[in-house]
Amino acid sequence: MSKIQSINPWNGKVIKEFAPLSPGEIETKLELSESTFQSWKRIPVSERASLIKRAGEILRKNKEEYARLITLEMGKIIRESRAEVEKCAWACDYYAEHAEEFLSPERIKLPDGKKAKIIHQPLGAILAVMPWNFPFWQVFRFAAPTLTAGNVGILKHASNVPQCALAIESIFREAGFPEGVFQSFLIDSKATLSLLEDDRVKAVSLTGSEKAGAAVSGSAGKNIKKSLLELGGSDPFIVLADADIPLAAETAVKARMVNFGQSCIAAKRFIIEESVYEEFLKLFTENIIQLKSGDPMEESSDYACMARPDLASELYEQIEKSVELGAKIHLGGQKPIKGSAEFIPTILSDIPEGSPAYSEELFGPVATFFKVKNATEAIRIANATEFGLAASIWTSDLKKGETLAGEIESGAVFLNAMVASQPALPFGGIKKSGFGRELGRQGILEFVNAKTVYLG
Ligand SMILES: O=CCCCC(=O)O
Repeated sequence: MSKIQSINPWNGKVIKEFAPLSPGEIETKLELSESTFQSWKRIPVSERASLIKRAGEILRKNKEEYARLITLEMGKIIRESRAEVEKCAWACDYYAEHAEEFLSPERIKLPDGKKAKIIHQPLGAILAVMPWNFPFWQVFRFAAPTLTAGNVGILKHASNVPQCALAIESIFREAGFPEGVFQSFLIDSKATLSLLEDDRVKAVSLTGSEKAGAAVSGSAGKNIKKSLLELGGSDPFIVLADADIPLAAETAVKARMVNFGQSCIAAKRFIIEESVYEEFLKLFTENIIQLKSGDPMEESSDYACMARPDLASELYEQIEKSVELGAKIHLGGQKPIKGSAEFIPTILSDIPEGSPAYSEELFGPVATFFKVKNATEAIRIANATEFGLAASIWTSDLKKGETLAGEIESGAVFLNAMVASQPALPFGGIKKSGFGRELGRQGILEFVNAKTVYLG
């Protein structure tokens, strides 16, 4: 089996290589998972909450070390990596504080005067298949609620971030979690699918592509196991004529350029009412041009590179095909150098229906612009996608904003703000963006058995 490589995308250098786990090693780890669960599920929630709190403290203590690792393995700028580690600690604090309340029994009074309650019990080993774009955050978003609920976690991380995977495992160990509560499995996708055939694995949470989601959820379904899918997005950013245009344009650039555009909830399609289209596009363009590119470890860099050269090539192909079909390049549009992960931020307009820029997710720094006559047309274009993750609407009329929010087909809508996840807000999509919710109370209840106990 080929080695799992940790490669610095900024300079293409191989940093480390790891041998994937052998079948025997996988078996040993699964056994540990199973035996640990039997004791872990009996630990009081308050004790599990103290351990997750401790994990948050370790994240903060070693923030710089973890941030450098993130930047080294997937190329995001160091400031963003630090923010990512802090956000993980925030999620740990949040569940440390709220897990007991969220998991406490729900009492039900029946119409005949009898009583029942719903108790929330952990399921066992939950497989987490996680992506490289937020190599710490995606894992903690899963692990903080799931482990605190009394499950044990098995992480199959993206193969380009093995050092992050191992660092996360060591955080749980250092925090005092019993050995086996959280394990990183360095394995390929074939071995991942086999895990779902194993009775000791009870459910799966996947964040990643539609293709990976369909394969994993298909296998989970075949084995009658629950899956939670958090897939792609092509989030609209709608700006109506009555919005604060300079603020919307400034925020729009942040929303598109976050993580160098490699985020499911990055704003991807800018749908602008015609009377403010030119003004908005001009400000957006000026704000993008001002950003400074450079080494991701440099404090002064605003962006660096994509996570892998093949991702840069794929993104360029989407632009190329869209332009062939009639899309116009307003900014950027250059072909990346072969073998390089660097990419020039690009703005496309006049996007024809049927082109990749119209219907596919553009997972990188490419903004697509749509001019619309009014809010009704804005909603039509916003919903003209297979995805349904989130959306941002800008208007000074909040009542109108709320009404429009109800019309958007997505898991979340943010008014006069960019879409951003936070521990207290349920996170997830509809349509081809997936199903299930992470974070908030919903997030911790995804992987529990809500058991009805009739009390009479
Ligand atoms: O690709 C998905 C990114 C989610 C980022 C977040 O939760 O903020």
